[in-house]
Amino acid sequence: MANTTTLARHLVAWSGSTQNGGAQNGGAHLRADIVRTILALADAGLAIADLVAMGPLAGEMAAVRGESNGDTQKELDLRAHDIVVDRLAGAPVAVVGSEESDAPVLLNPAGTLVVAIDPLDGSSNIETNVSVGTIFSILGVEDPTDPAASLLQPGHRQLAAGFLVYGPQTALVLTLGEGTEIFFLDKRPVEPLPAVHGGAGWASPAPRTPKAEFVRMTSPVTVMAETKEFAINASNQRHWAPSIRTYVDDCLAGSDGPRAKNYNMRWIASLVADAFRILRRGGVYLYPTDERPGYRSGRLRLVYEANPIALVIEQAGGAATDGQNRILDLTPRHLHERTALVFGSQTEVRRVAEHHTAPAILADRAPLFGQRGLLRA
Ligand SMILES: O=P(O)(O)OC[C@H]1O[C@](O)(COP(=O)(O)O)[C@@H](O)[C@@H]1O
Ligand SMILES: [Mg+2]
Ligand SMILES: [Mg+2]
Repeated sequence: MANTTTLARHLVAWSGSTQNGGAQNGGAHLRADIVRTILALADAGLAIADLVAMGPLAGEMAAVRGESNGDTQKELDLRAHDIVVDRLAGAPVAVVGSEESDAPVLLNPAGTLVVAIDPLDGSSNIETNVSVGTIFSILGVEDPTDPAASLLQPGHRQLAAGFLVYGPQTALVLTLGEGTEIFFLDKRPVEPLPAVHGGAGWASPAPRTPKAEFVRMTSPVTVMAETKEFAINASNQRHWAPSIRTYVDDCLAGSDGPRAKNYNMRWIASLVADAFRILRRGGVYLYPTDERPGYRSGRLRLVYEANPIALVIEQAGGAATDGQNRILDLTPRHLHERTALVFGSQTEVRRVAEHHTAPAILADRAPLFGQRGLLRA
């Protein structure tokens, strides 16, 4: 198949390439460090995928173990965090900023990179056999005397970003700033098993040790500009700002409403799975701010959720905002900062922003909504 290659081969080719279109991925040494870091993250992903695939056989992975930064921590969150830190300790990484650790984890003082990570995204789904994943962002160390500060660079300075999905297919979505690629985990035996046909029927040959490598089967991914599919947790409707309510109302009105087309809705409650679907067939994802205590700045984390997803989506031709502003232009104030997040097909992301900025749309639907409707607290 055209364009088929392994992750390792793809990365080696990229690191040796002279035409390097990715803005900040300058020197050969830095690119080699990025390659080693991505391979370490892929290795961590293999171990986490195995744990996820075992379900309850791996132990009580959904058991609540504590709380970190306002979110519940489950056993699998902590195990995934430990696996990631363990694998990155062997990579040129100075600091890891993880959802599961209040403070950045210091690794290699001479490391040229920092990694921001959500080790296990979609924790609420662990016991339900729904896809979960790992989201990562790779940035350069700006000041070696304070590498943790480099985690707070705006998202457009990411050198690479991506996420793993542990689902029916285990997949790695990756951008090096030159488009977005999807790699699937290949665990087929190294050599094809010969079919042995005996007189009494099919005889099974002895199993071979499976390989485990990520393989790209497709060309770079493109997010369709137009879509008829939106994703939002509708149970929060009464807490939304008017701009979000009117946007969703318009979608729900279908061909009878101002959008003049029927929409479908999907909500997996697993950012990685929703993002993967949008990469494959378009759509728009919304997690706005809302009026609930703890959600006035949104739910998702800017540094290790919104930024890497935004880079992946933009590099695939889509858009990502906090409802109004480009995610990648926001400067994080702290590691665990939350943000509203709207991403996916260009037309819909733009439309959400119009609902926020065009009072005429609101006035048209419900005069009482007036000028409210801020997406970002
Ligand atoms: O349960 P809610 O409010 O719908 O939120 C779902 C969202 O929260 C998240 O689970 C947050 O990620 P974590 O599981 O890493 O905390 C997203 O994956 C998902 O999109
Ligand atoms: Mg998450
Ligand atoms: Mg998480």
